[in-house]
Amino acid sequence: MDRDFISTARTLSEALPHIQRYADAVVVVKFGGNAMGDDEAMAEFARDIVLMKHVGIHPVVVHGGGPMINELLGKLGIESRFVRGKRVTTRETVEVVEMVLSGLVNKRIVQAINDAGGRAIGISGKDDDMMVCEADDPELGFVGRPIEMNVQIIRDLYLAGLIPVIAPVATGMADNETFNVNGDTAAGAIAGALRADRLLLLTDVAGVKNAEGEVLTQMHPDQVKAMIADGSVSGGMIPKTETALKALEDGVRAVVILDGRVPHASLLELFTEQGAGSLIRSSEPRAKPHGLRQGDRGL
Ligand SMILES: Nc1ncnc2c1ncn2[C@@H]1O[C@H](COP(=O)(O)OP(=O)(O)O)[C@@H](O)[C@H]1O
Ligand SMILES: CC(=O)N[C@@H](CCC(=O)OP(=O)(O)O)C(=O)O
Repeated sequence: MDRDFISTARTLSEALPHIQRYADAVVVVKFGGNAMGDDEAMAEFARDIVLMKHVGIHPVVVHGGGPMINELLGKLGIESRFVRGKRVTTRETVEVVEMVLSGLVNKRIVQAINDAGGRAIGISGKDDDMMVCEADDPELGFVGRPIEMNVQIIRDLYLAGLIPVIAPVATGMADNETFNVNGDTAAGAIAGALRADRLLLLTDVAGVKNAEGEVLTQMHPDQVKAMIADGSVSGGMIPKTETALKALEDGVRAVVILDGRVPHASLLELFTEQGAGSLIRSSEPRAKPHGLRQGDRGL
């Protein structure tokens, strides 16, 4: 028999204990605009999500789309500025943000998942008042900080066999208010409210790096806090690691920061012994099912 087929069969067999540990697990995947890539990369991401669903995981996709917002704002001649990684959002900007995120980007992901044989449904934080925000900081305008989460709609969707795909746009306490929410912040708030088993933050670096530039594969929250304090975590990695710390406090079992540009990054993390990226967790994993060895990432 062709050796390649034997190795494919072995790979599938080796995935069994990992598939077993994630039975019924809730995995929130943040898919950032920079990780999205071309149509082929989008199709691969969609296949990974559909595969997760088929082996009994409940994947929940929360997406960004910063570069796509920049593109349309540019065409419209509207300038935007970022303060501490967040877009200063005027009333005019927030309309464009909602058009791009809830329209173009959300439907592109929904369509890719459906093309891969899944049943995706696209919503934003506005649907069923899922995510209610207040202004994060007066300097940022219509940028929202989640203050109330109503995630039953997400559970209803995944229990009905659907894959929720969520745009980080939210409603406020006042009528007719729209907030632009940073994609990482939204994913963390959703994962926290769901007490998710995993929050995967797909980005454009291999993981959290130390001062020597090495990716740290397993981290305790105290280590992350120390790295933020001593400046070895900086720029866009600050909101990402802060989101991770908050999500863990809210009851997410573990957060993984990994490179979304690597083909099948999520599958590598979930279904192989070595995993991918930086896994941040405060407690020891739960009892390991048969077949997992010491040192595995556990659940
Ligand atoms: N310690 C660190 N480890 C890894 N990346 C870091 C670190 N400190 C700063 N960064 C920067 O953070 C960036 C990731 O944040 P960002 O660009 O906002 O991601 P995304 O667009 O996917 O949300 C990396 O590309 C890197 O330049
Ligand atoms: C408040 C804020 O900054 N919102 C982001 C929302 C999109 C996002 O987060 O996109 P990425 O994940 O691709 O960066 C923005 O306007 O760009």
